[in-house]
Amino acid sequence: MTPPAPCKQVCIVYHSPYGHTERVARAIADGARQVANTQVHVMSVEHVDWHALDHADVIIFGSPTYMGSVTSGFKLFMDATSKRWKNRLWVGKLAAGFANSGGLSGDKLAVLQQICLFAMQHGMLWSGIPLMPTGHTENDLNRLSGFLGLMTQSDNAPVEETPPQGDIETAKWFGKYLAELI
Ligand SMILES: Cc1cc2nc3c(=O)[nH]c(=O)nc-3n(C[C@H](O)[C@H](O)[C@H](O)COP(=O)(O)O)c2cc1C
Repeated sequence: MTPPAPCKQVCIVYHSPYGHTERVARAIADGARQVANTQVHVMSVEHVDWHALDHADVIIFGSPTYMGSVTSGFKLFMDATSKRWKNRLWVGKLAAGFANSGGLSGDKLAVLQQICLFAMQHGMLWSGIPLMPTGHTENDLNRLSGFLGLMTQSDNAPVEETPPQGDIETAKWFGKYLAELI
């Protein structure tokens, strides 16, 4: 009898001072959990599960956009991975990114580019989001037309209200897609 296939490990690591990026992270996790034989670990950069990251098949990195960049909290996490970079621990793992901002553009692309470059430094394999926009309303999938990674936008309002449903559904789609890819 062949032994059961090992569980696929999905890690999502994010920074979220006000909770909107965390809501996106949890929607990505919900999507990934739809795929059979998948274990999902969701963690803030303030409570990193390094063991889970080191054993992940895919790591999905997310940050709010601050001054057209990742937050200082997310950058601290990036810098804290330098020993893993030196020891080439994450080479060959799948990587993907998501960025939230207040503005419709908000310069999220710069955040995704930073995260992608960070993943390349680690020798990871980058996946974008190959989902065609269904339109540009708040209920549409990929309404912000990001392809390097997942783009979401939140207003200055409670987490239950924003980002809008289309962004949350896009996040679920992305999580499921990545879990199926590994
Ligand atoms: C210091 C600071 C800088 C920000 N810079 C930008 C920015 O450059 N572009 C933008 O669209 N939103 C900007 N915002 C809005 C944040 O991106 C937005 O509030 C954040 O994504 C919400 O995520 P969170 O609830 O997970 O913290 C900024 C907010 C703060 C506090």
